[in-house]
Amino acid sequence: MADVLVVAEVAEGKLKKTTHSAITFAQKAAATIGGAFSILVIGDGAGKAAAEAQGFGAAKILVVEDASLKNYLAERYAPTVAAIGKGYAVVVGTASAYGKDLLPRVAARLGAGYASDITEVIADGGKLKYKRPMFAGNAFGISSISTPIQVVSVRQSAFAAAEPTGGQSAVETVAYAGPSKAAERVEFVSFDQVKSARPELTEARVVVSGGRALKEKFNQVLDPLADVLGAAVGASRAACDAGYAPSDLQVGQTGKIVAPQLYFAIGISGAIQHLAGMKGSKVIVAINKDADAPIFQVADYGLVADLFATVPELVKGIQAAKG
Ligand SMILES: Cc1cc2nc3c(=O)[nH]c(=O)nc-3n(C[C@H](O)[C@H](O)[C@H](O)COP(=O)(O)OP(=O)(O)OC[C@H]3O[C@@H](n4cnc5c(N)ncnc54)[C@H](O)[C@@H]3O)c2cc1C
Repeated sequence: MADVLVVAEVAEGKLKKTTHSAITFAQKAAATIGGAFSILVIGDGAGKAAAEAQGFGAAKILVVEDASLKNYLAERYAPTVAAIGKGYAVVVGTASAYGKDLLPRVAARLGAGYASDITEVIADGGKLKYKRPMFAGNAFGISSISTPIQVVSVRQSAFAAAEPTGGQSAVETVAYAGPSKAAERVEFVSFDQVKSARPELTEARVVVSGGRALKEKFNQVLDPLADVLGAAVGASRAACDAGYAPSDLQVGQTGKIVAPQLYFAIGISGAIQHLAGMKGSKVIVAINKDADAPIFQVADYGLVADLFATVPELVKGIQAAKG
């Protein structure tokens, strides 16, 4: 048993981009332990998404579709993922909201050790070691797992998205294993998805984030900059807690982890919990009126200025440069 199982994330009959990072992990892990990797596509639209999954060089694509999997509930998914995972050395998913909800339950069912939110997989003489950020990213730990099956979640921003190789993996349909006992106590009520014309925060190349300083003018100031840059909008926790921005925009230790090419921190002090979510950004631009704000310690470009005057000027400048 030296194979790796990727638990894919499916939305509207498509593989979510999060899955591509888990595939990158699986390619390296399988090569290290001398096995192959397969992809499990489970849930509503799994059959459709399986066709897309065929192109990544997996040994096989396992498809589970059932009427009771229409709306995601971990209690309904975990038994099937665990039953299939039994035949693998490593079960991997991405540390998205889905992975964080599902994978610990899978690990518990398998009696498997679990390495969560890893940022690197290290090949060590045919064995796997995992690098994980700890203490809000201020330290890194290296762990290895000693149970026969290992469960791992990967940080999406730390693993480049796998590119399709053009292969045609075999597709196998697997029966739904039924819900867990706990599913009797859980009922699906509704799924209220926030629809936005902007790029998804965790996948955007440019992110414009604002802090508490923006107050009620959060959107009035940031939206024009995000529009002109085609950027996603993010926020600090203080801005979300104060109601200036919705909580699904929160970047940081208890929010989303982002690593765009370009990150704007506007009126954000740079608390370690915020840095934990954006420190991996390629280029960081900070605008803050306090020259001693900690954000300037991680910024590549810093502007000590009043954001209410600076951001509109920046927008005008970009518009003029674009013609
Ligand atoms: C367990 C835990 C988890 C947490 N998780 C997160 C998390 O996931 N994400 C997160 O962001 N925080 C998180 N926090 C909160 C974090 O510690 C900070 O409180 C928060 O990040 C501060 O947000 P802020 O920078 O917007 O606000 P502030 O700290 O109030 O900073 C506002 C900044 O705006 C500047 N400013 C004010 N007016 C202007 C102006 N006109 N022009 C320019 N600059 C101006 C100020 O100089 C200041 O630096 C967490 C805290 C805890 C304890």
